[in-house]
Amino acid sequence: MEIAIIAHDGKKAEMVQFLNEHQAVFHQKEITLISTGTTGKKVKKAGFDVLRMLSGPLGGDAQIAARVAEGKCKMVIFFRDPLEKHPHEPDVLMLMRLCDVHDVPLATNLASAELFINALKTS
Ligand SMILES: O=C(CO)COP(=O)(O)O
Repeated sequence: MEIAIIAHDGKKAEMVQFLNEHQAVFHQKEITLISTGTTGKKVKKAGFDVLRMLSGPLGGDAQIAARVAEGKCKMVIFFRDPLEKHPHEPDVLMLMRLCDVHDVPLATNLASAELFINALKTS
């Protein structure tokens, strides 16, 4: 199962902590992680295999959106920072819209990410 992990800059530390707390789930071999560029660097540094796309502002969210549309990416965990402005907000909106179009689970904060992971543990 391909899962996208994305974090805005203000949320990257929270994202790494989340990954570390759920290592057992994310190290399962049936789970493939994909990330936007800078998030992916942090994911890798934390010890996880990850397929890195471009950085978010350069099109990484759009690349992940395309994988959602193609049916490759089956879950998106996006630690969004609602208190910052992002030049690529249209790409972010496209990603979220395509998750809704294709009925792909999308978590946009830590509480919902935790619920998703708990659901993965029981499935
Ligand atoms: O901007 C992002 C998501 O919209 C994240 O991009 P980076 O992982 O490259 O920082």
